[in-house]
Amino acid sequence: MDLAANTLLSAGASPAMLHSSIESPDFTPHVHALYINVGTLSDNWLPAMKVAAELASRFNKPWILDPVAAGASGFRLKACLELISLKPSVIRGNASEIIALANASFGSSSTKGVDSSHDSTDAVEAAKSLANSSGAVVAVSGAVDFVTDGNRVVGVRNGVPMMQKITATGCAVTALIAAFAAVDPSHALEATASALAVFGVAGEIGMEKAAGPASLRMHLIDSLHGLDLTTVISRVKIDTL
Ligand SMILES: Nc1ncnc2c1ncn2[C@@H]1O[C@H](COP(=O)(O)OP(=O)(O)O)[C@@H](O)[C@H]1O
Ligand SMILES: Cc1ncsc1CCOP(=O)(O)O
Ligand SMILES: [Mg+2]
Repeated sequence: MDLAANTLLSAGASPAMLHSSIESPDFTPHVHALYINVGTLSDNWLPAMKVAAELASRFNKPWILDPVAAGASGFRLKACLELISLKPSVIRGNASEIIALANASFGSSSTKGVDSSHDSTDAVEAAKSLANSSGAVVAVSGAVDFVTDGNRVVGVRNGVPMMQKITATGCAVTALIAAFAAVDPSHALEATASALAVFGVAGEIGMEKAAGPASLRMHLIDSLHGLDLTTVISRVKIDTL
């Protein structure tokens, strides 16, 4: 939650983190996008997530899902599939998460928890399948980030490997996707690819000053805050595949 909120503030967005289904009806109608992250899922948080997702849909707000560790337990997989039935605009996960969702299976020997045990290229077909079955834009992060609506596939080649060594960089980039989707909800695929590229560029520039994961975390946020249009345009690597 810390890294996600600071990423959003650095990018010019205005995050608010909440868990209560009691306040969701007051809050959700006023947001520009809703982000649901199941990272530290508990049984009493899930109903509030569903209430918020239903409210977002009712008020035509884009809502974005990060299915953290979807394949690690039956509880998480079922929760994610139930949330996906509430029609997110975008789902962003790592390769293992997207494969687990597309196959609706958990506990395979290649799933170890919140970190991926697959390369993103292994999950492109799973992402297309999940996009087609859910109606969401699906992004798989990794060395190359892939984004698909089930038909088009876009590859984003920004970022540095050290980003995997900071917990919640995936959670943070999904938050940034929500902010970009808020700006133009009718172009969710473009918003998702742009957010992944911009976050990757911030990681690349941050890495020029970082000595390891802890300082990269700091420099990534600083770089995101300092990005200008010229730098972004000269550095983003987005290709249609
Ligand atoms: N090998 C890599 N090279 C460049 N960027 C990477 C690499 N691995 C992950 N990233 C970037 O790190 C961020 C988090 O992705 P990832 O580690 O796949 O998510 P998660 O934390 O959910 O497992 C994304 O912005 C992604 O592009
Ligand atoms: C370590 C951990 N445990 C539950 S959520 C979480 C963070 C996961 O973040 P990310 O998916 O961005 O690595
Ligand atoms: Mg993750």
